[in-house]
Amino acid sequence: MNINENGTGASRFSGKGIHKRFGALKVLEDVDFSMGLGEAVGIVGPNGAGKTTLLATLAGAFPPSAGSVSFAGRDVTGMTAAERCRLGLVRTHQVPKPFLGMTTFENVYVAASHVRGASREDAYERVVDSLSLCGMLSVANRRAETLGLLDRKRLELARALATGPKVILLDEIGGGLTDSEAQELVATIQELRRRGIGIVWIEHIVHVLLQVVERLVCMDAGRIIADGEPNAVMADPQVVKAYLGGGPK
Ligand SMILES: Nc1ncnc2c1ncn2[C@@H]1O[C@H](COP(=O)(O)OP(=O)(O)OP(=O)(O)O)[C@@H](O)[C@H]1O
Repeated sequence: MNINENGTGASRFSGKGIHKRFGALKVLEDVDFSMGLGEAVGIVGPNGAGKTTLLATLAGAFPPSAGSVSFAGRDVTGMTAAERCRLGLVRTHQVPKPFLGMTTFENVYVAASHVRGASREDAYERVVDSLSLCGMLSVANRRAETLGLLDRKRLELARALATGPKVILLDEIGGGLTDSEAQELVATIQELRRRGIGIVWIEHIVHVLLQVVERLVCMDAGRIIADGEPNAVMADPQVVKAYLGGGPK
């Protein structure tokens, strides 16, 4: 199912007919996903539904068993995650993966230097902008291993931002945070949106997610079971049954 076909291929990010198997385990079955590059889309669904696997497949962490991925008018199915990143498609991880032994600044600088053709000055400016936007200038010289969970999550975001993305894929970036910490991240992600960066965000904290996204996709058992306006998706009887654990009243 693909309900969002507006716009040309050059301004869209799509996965078509995506299947993913791990050995005998079928994790994704014929998933179609499509969004405009500046759109903000949330992904929800029960544990094990295949959300992270979809994100990882779209980002190029591993190839799909079948299907194709296109980004900004190019077929990227055969490209690595690093190649996709250079085109403007970048992912953050559910469990932050900073380079330990390096400072916050150095971690973000590595990401900024990844941009093809970027001079040292460009990279430096990008790091400062990313750290500033993510509220991390005051911890720029701290080693990554000394950061608390909120700062590690911010660092994931700052590293992604420093690559100059068109679309950022966020995997449960709010997980484990207090409500007020999650609100700080929401403010940052809203600023990314104002800059025209597209967002795909997997998140279990739905009220946080709904402050940012204009469209919601619900997955269950490797398939998309609902896709559309967030409140309509949350009220969909299939979503209520699969995700919220209730039956229709
Ligand atoms: N590399 C892998 N090898 C084998 N099985 C995997 C692998 N990655 C994921 N799976 C399995 O695929 C299924 C879907 O996992 P996935 O992490 O994509 O779900 P999810 O919807 O993101 O769940 P959660 O909300 O708990 O993070 C699970 O049964 C998981 O055990």
